[in-house]
Amino acid sequence: MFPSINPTTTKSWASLKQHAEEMKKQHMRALFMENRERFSEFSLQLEDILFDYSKNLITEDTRQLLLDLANECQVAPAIKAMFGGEKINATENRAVLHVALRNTSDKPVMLDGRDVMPDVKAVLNKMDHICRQVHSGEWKGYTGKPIRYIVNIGIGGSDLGPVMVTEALKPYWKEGIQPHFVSNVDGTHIAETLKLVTPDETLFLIASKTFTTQETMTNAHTAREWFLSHAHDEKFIAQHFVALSTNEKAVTAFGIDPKNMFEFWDWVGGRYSLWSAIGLSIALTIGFDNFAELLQGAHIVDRHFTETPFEQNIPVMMALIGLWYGNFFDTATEAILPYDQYMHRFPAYFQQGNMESNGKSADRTGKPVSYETGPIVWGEPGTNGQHAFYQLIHQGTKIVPCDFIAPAISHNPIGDHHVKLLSNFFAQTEALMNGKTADEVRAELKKANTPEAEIEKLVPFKVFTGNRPTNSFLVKKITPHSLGSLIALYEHKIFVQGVIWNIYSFDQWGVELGKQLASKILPELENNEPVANHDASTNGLINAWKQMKQ
Ligand SMILES: O=P(O)(O)OC[C@H]1O[C@](O)(CO)[C@@H](O)[C@@H]1O
Repeated sequence: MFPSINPTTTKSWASLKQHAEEMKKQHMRALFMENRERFSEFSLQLEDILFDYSKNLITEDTRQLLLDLANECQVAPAIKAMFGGEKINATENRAVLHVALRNTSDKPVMLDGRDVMPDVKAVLNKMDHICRQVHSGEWKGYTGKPIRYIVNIGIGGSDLGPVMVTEALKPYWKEGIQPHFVSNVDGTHIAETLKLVTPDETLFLIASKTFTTQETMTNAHTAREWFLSHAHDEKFIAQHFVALSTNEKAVTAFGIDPKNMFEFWDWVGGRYSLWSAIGLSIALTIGFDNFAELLQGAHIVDRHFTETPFEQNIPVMMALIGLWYGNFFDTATEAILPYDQYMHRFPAYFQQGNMESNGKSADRTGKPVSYETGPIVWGEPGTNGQHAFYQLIHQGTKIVPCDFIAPAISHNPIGDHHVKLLSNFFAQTEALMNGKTADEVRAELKKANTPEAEIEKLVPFKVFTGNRPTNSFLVKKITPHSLGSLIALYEHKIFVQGVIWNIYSFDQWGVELGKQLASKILPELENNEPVANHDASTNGLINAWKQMKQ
């Protein structure tokens, strides 16, 4: 196991702290003017993905110090430990091997002295087989019709990945297949979904690593009852329900034949599981060959991550840039802004990826950390975000480091839509970096014949300080392959940051307390007796609800 190191005790941390004070006096505008080679010096390319991080408040010295930090915090041994199947998820005593799920090489991946690849390949073959059966019409519903609707019932990592990827890859959808996703325990979600499907043409995928999650099991039981109210015979369940899980006992107890279970393993974290059987809704929607391309794209990044020196390693540089602002500039949030409508769930996906992984305040020795850890991650697709929250990003008091992502080629080359979209993509990062000085504002107002007396009044409101950091990802086209790569880049960024922050990125104990209390409160809601055993606010709310619902 790689050692536990408090990053603030390293030499590089102290130097970075000092260096940050110097850098706060700098402006990126000047850095670009001083160094004509800045773009080529601070950008990296991997296959069809160009990563430009030159519009950050960094110099060569910053990069060097950040790389020193990665080395002092033992990032290289940590990467080795993850890929080597060590139990780096120590609070759950589990290995972290989602990288094995997309290991398209012929190299073994060892866990406890055993190669996991034969099991991984067996499940992939089973997924391939069901995809071919469904797409050819060989898999039939109980009235003999082929499957038209896929309904994935899952939540968190058993939902967000499949939703994000199927949406991002809509141009690759198989003709005649319509996916739906039900996650929320709010009855509205399943009710509205069931209105869109027919029982004899629907395949329900019950996606749950544990097969105990309240939301998923409640929705799964409702789907089962709805199905049986039409099919009237339990023997038809086998044609319409499959399970994606690690828990065979619970799957069998639910009434799903284990032969209809697509297995994965406890070494696959929920929010890293779209590469596993949890990806079956993706494979059924875009076809297994495209799913295999998604895996391949991710595998290329795994190789890049493990084989490339840190200064040319995209996920390592993404991690270091993020940490630079979070730890040395006190920024609290990061925005992910895809200029691609199909990628509209990408920010939400990595909101879970980041916040469930690195939203931690105990270090790996159990002590409270004395420094900031994971950022708040949010975002919306451009250009919608521009008309909603970019005002604050440009002129607010908070610095929000942003990732801009855009495809060079659109799947929908209609008229001049794409050049208009891209003109915004390029303009925003330029504006955020350069800003607009008071003199530029004055000159602009003068040119627009603004009366002299008005000009000085308006100047303070029209000034943009600029110097606001962005990364740009320009991707040739959003394909299964390039999307697989992009996702893996962000996954490894989270990993590197977790190592430097010396926290456990692969558990999620923070979601437990709310679950525990909800199960205590649930029986209290099943009668009309007033409650008095909580704090005054919770008692008051529950009792008010009991009155209101009558
Ligand atoms: O797949 P499961 O076991 O139903 O869990 C769903 C989600 O619940 C969590 O455990 C907590 O939100 C996530 O990590 C996970 O993705």
